[in-house]
Amino acid sequence: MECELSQLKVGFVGAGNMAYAVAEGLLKSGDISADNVTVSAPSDRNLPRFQALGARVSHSNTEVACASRLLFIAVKPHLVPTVLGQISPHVTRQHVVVSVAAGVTLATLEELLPDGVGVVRLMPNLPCVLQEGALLLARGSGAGPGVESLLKRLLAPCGLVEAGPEGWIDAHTGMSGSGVAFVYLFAEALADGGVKMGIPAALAQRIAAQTLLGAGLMLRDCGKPASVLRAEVCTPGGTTIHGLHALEKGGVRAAVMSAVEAATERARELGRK
Ligand SMILES: NC(=O)c1ccc[n+]([C@@H]2O[C@H](COP(=O)([O-])OP(=O)(O)OC[C@H]3O[C@@H](n4cnc5c(N)ncnc54)[C@H](OP(=O)(O)O)[C@@H]3O)[C@@H](O)[C@H]2O)c1
Ligand code: PRO
Repeated sequence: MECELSQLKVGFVGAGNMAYAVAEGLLKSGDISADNVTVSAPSDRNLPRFQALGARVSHSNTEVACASRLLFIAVKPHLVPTVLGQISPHVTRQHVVVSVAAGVTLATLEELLPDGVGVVRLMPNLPCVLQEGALLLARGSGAGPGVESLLKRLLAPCGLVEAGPEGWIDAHTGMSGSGVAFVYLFAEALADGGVKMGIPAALAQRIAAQTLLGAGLMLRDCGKPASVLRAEVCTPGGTTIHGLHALEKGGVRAAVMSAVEAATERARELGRK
């Protein structure tokens, strides 16, 4: 990956939500030029929005592999072997291949690509589309610390970008990739609670969204752990502790932990397929 960043050719195989979120972030970094980005997908369904970013589009995965040095694989996990089979003859040690596919291991990626190619697993989440994602990456033996620094720099506009050992990636998938949906379920339930208590549904949904946003921003920006913030909301003998008691009786804490565990296990299972 030895070239001026403004010259770096970036490819995306797969043009769905994750590819778009990552591509938009890369371009916001200001380091990558849109006309150096190429994207492939079998249909035209998702391609116009990449063209609107200034990227080139194609129906050929091999064309994207040949045209790029930093290559993102953003197809569903079961399609990874197929697309790597197609592009592998065109991938060289000058490429870095970054997969966002849930569960697909570094060992599998390395096995399906030529020897010595640098591979990285990257697990983003949906809020990357609003530059508020939580991304974790793990690199294979062919990708050095320079690749990690480069990706952290290029992906910074997508949100929080951290690196760790591969063993954390499936857990991050469960906790944060899938965790976003757990939070949406909580938001639905919070709004339903408001409706049950007489607030109109549309207003209850707006209040639930703002409640989650405010709580999330405080968690991120106030430097206090969740347990401390929670205690600050609880007036002794007041409303909140009564509500929390109902949640604890309902087993919410254990249910959330089990949800992360189940999603993590599913990521591991996808990786074994
Ligand atoms: N969604 C999330 O929250 C999330 C979070 C973290 C990681 N991920 C991972 O990100 C990956 C992509 O997920 P997504 O949500 O972005 O999926 P998606 O929106 O369904 O997009 C999948 C893309 O793959 C394309 N595709 C299908 N077959 C292909 C082929 N043979 N060659 C090239 N492209 C092909 C599709 O083409 P068309 O446009 O023609 O349909 C589509 O553009 C998955 O592996 C998932 O595990 C997702
Ligand atoms: N969405 C993908 C899935 O549900 C991966 C994490 C978020 O498999």
